[in-house]
Amino acid sequence: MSELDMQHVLVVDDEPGILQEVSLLLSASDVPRVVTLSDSREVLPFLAEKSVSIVMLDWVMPHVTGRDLLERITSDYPHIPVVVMTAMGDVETAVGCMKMGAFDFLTKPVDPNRLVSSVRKALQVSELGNQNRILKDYLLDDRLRSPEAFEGIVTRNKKMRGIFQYIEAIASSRQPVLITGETGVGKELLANAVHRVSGVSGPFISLNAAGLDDFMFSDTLFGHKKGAFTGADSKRDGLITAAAGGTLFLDEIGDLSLASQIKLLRVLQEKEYYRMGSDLLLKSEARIIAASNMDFSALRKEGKFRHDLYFRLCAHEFHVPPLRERLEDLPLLIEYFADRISRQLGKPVPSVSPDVVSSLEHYPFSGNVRELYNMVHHAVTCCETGILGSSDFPGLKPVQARTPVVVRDGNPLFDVFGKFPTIVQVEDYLIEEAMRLAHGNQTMAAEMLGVARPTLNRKLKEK
Ligand SMILES: Nc1ncnc2c1ncn2[C@@H]1O[C@H](COP(=O)(O)OP(=O)(O)OP(=O)(O)O)[C@@H](O)[C@H]1O
Repeated sequence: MSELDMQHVLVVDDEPGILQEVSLLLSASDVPRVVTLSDSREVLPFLAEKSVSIVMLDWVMPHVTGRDLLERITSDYPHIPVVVMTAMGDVETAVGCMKMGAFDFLTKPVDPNRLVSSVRKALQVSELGNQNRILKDYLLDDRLRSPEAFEGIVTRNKKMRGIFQYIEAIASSRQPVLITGETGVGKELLANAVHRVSGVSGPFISLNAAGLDDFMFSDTLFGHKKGAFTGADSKRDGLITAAAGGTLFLDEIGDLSLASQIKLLRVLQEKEYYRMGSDLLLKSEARIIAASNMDFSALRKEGKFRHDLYFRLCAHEFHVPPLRERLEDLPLLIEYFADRISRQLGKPVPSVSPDVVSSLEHYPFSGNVRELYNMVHHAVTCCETGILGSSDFPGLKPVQARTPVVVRDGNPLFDVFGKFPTIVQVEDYLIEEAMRLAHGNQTMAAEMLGVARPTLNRKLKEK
């Protein structure tokens, strides 16, 4: 179970009757892991030991008062929202609590609806705050916790590294993820990384919504009951059943019909669905990742995509940059694909002539990495000389390489950079490697690089 999922809702009151009432009410409203404490002296040790998402605090208590605890919590645990409960319904106490940093103020006897809605809001704020903190930590130290989840995604681009870190930051959340970007940029590959990082036990199931009418979409996603329609000779489970406990990846979501959008919205809101022809309500626990190469603000303005569905889907969202905006990835990808393809074809791995890279740098790549893969596949298949040159890439206008044509010739620099690197590229690489080997410890990395720590720190910020 993830770190965020393990967080407790702590209710503190010296009256056992109130503790029981609040605890029952919250449990009945699906608020998980409610812990109660009747002795206010145990609150700070509990906070020091356990992970707490929100605290519900009685104001008037023996030993340590609600006021004292509120002061300590807002100063030592500013990320934990505190909801104060008190019988003194006076305006002054309420204003005082809020000024001291309380998240909300409830008067006793507490109205059940008001209590549950306050706790839900506080939980949302707490989860957002948690994710922001995790994200900030990641952005500050540029380390990956699960590098193995990103194996097979070749990149040296800063924005792509940022996406890796974002994916790790949202790993513990079960909220939907929306991935946008042009066709072939690697959205499905990254969706798979989200799945792997999240460590869920179920499978990664992919459904491409392009060209599916509402009937086909519903049948594929939800399945059908025997006899639901002509030809439905037996019951069939949909992909949502197959994705139980795992991830459901919905590709080309921008193509979804309005009727299908309503059904998907229900799955996201209620986590419930019906098989076609059946009135048996089924539950879905699959995490949903959606992807599209369309512009959602345009689709929404034109009335082709529901606002409510969009807002449900984009609880977490990232945009994958097109290949032409991360040209530093070109040589690495060409080498990676050339290597993979030549092994598949049983051919010796060719070198890549720098003029190929220079020419490809001017190519528009409307099909992005997928298009590059196809071009390299063709080139490797046709190549007879052991060196991939511009002539192996039909349709590519040769651009004279600014660097002299250097054949790989066992030079290790080519293994790393795919071409003769610039000074900036070597520096970036050295810094990245030092940080990786030093496990993100800047002092150690600076020592390895032979520079002062502030110099390394400045360079990391400039990157
Ligand atoms: N950074 C990368 N490293 C290695 N392979 C990549 C990378 N990005 C994409 N690919 C490969 O390019 C192909 C296209 O990637 P993918 O299917 O993930 O793109 P997509 O954005 O989901 O495309 P579409 O919008 O058409 O569904 C796949 O074969 C994938 O393995």
